[in-house]
Amino acid sequence: MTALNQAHCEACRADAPLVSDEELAELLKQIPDWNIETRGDHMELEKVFAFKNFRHALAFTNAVGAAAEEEGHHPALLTEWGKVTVTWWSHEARGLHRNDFIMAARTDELAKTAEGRK
Ligand SMILES: C[C@H](O)[C@H](O)[C@H]1CNC2=NC(N)=NC(=O)C2=N1
Repeated sequence: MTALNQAHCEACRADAPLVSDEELAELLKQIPDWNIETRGDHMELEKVFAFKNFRHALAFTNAVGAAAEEEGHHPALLTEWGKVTVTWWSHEARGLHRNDFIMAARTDELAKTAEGRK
């Protein structure tokens, strides 16, 4: 199986398989410091990235957005002065799919080179 940060998303489908409990435990080990948030009937992956100011936060937001467009899989992004909250979940499948872990790993890769991290 391809490492998460080298993998690419598959097309989002309503009948796409959500990760099993066992897969969830394994996948979470590969994306340290991401939190599982249960919202309504589904789980989401969420992590807050800290920056020195709004300009750097916005630049990171745009980098994550560009990766999402590339992969056709999109996050919720809350951009504030000094921080960006990134949330991944699969809307059509209504839960956590391997795509979400791929994009969380990709988000971490982008954060490594992002300017102005705190
Ligand atoms: C038509 C389009 O590809 C789909 O609506 C995609 C867009 N991006 C998406 N992103 C996420 N996170 N979940 C989806 O189900 C999803 N579906």
